[in-house]
Amino acid sequence: ITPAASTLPAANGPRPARSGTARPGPDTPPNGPLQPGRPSLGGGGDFYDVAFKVMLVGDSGVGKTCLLVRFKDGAFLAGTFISTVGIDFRNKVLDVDGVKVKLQMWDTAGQERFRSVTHAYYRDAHALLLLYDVTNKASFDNIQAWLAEIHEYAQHDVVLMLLGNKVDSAHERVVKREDGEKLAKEYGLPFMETSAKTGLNVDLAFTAIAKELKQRSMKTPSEPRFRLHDYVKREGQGASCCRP
Ligand SMILES: Nc1nc2c(ncn2[C@@H]2O[C@H](COP(=O)(O)OP(=O)(O)OP(=O)(O)O)[C@@H](O)[C@H]2O)c(=O)[nH]1
Ligand SMILES: [Mg+2]
Repeated sequence: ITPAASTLPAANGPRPARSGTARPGPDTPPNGPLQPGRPSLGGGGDFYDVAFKVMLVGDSGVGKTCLLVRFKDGAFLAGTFISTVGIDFRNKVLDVDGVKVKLQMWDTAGQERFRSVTHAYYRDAHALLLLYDVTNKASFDNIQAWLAEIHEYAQHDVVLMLLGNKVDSAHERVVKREDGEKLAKEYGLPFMETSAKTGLNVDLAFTAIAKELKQRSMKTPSEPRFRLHDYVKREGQGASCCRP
């Protein structure tokens, strides 16, 4: 596991690897010029062609940190809930159709008292995963407030996906899949249900984001346009079956 950065990067922690290029302005593509990959200097295992910043947001306790750890390390953090302080980060390099895509994943604190810290990071995010917990109605009801916040602080063309997490907890479920689908449709968002515990749709969520960002940035006319909505609809697994 990457040493947990429970420091506040706002103060002294690492910032995403921006290569001295300006922030997206009126005449740069929104969401930024491509960040060049790191030269292959051996070791480190951190080579990539393009890098993007993905931020996880949503109420405290919905499972943002667990989703990230599941994706990064393939493990589930069971046991005591350790609420994130400020903001935390993890990197992972994915191979997307032969292109090394580095995702810099920023894990925000859901707690209200850290809101001003996380606000500062929205602007740099290329993609946002907005989570609620299917066993917690309040976290679902708060999605609209999160969307308002995203609207206020994030780039207007940020890639956004809604995730209903903890679908392994079938008995405690209080938010129906259809409710999530309806909300997502209302706001035009791609949507999936996930479980950080079983891993359901976790890799898919991040891969879909990586594919979308890679496609947006590389503009290879020969490739058919990647459609995020269709992709997650087609590839997403249902939570209904099998696992206890
Ligand atoms: N059953 C189940 N429990 C989960 C799942 N994901 C997270 N949890 C549990 O939910 C609690 C909160 O998870 P975290 O990932 O720490 O929540 P968070 O969204 O990061 O919370 P903050 O850091 O406070 O914003 C922990 O006790 C986890 O074990 C899941 O998919 N299924
Ligand atoms: Mg957390």
